[in-house]
Amino acid sequence: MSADRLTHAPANHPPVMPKKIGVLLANLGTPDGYDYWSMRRYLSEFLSDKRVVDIPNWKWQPLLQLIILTKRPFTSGANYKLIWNHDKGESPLMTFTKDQTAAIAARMQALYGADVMVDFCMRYGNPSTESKVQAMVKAGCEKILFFPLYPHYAGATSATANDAFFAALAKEKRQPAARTVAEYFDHPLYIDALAQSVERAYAGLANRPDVLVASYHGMPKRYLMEGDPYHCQCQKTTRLLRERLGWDRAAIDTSFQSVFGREEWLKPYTVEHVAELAKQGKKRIAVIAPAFSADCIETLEEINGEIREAFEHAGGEEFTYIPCLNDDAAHIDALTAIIQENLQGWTA
Ligand SMILES: C=CC1=C(C)c2cc3[nH]c(cc4nc(cc5[nH]c(cc1n2)c(C)c5CCC(=O)O)C(CCC(=O)O)=C4C)c(C)c3C=C
Ligand SMILES: [Fe+2]
Ligand SMILES: [Fe+2]
Repeated sequence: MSADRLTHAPANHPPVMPKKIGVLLANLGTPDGYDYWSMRRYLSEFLSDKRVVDIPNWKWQPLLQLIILTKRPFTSGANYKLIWNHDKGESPLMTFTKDQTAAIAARMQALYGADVMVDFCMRYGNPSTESKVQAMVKAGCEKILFFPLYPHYAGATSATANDAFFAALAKEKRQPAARTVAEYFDHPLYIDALAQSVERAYAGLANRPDVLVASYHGMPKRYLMEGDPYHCQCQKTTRLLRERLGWDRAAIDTSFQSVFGREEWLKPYTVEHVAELAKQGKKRIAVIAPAFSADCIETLEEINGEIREAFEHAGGEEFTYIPCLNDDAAHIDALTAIIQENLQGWTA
């Protein structure tokens, strides 16, 4: 019998666990390895999600399975290899998500003791959302707060994470009460954590950058026209960050990265924008990536690799990448406050 199991139930009764609240953090997901098959499995699951690529299956699947997934696992795998956490045998997104989970679990333990358990899951790959919902229910969670770790709402991120959560709940005989945490891009503590990370990075530089580029993950422009608020929330994040820093408009701007496919995506494209800045004589720039709660392939390889190279190639001289908030204390403060706000009425 499990040590946590309550002992007053009769011997022939199914296990009765002490009542708990689960806080389930969720991020995008990442491949289990950078070899061809791990990459292919991950990319296939990710790019088959209709919230991410909304092309009808009859048109998209042949292209995806027969063309894209014969090449991209090699190129993306080589990029993952460059940034892989070889000590731990996992991708940086996995390491940072584990660190965030441990830091938030410690805060929750201090606030609520054993009544609240904290864990994380991924939308694609492992650990799956379903496996973690199952584990929480088994551990006695009668309420689950599901927290997609994306500051901005996007159908391709927050909504699909929630879809997976609801699908997992649909399989539970004893379904817990459930809440999801909304986007938090305008939460003062999140903006403050971003601002502190900029101030810290700038304090360590001999020369002040000419511009700070806030580079957000992109999406097809069509998604914006169809009503996805992501673009507007990104623009507002840049404004709130600028206001908190007390800077004028010229000191910070917004661009979008990671274009995929032939369709037009949100513009300006970061890779072109930084080259343009260099050509305009802005020789020193810093880049921050506010849409990512943790460093990942898109920041460590794309921004700090490809985008840096594009800037330098166009004549730029000093490129500073400001890391994601990861498990910074100010970030954990912000996430903890958001969780507490969303637990209201559930906790004493
Ligand atoms: C194909 C369309 C894609 C859309 C739309 C999209 C939106 C989107 N993604 C993130 C956050 C992350 N994306 C990451 C990787 C990644 N994204 C796409 C494609 C789309 N993303 C691909 C194909 C990949 C895989 C990497 C590659 O092959 O280039 C990651 C990193 C995962 C990691 O393991 O490090 C994150 C995080 C947001 C916020 C977003 C929407 C607005
Ligand atoms: Fe992405
Ligand atoms: Fe990318």
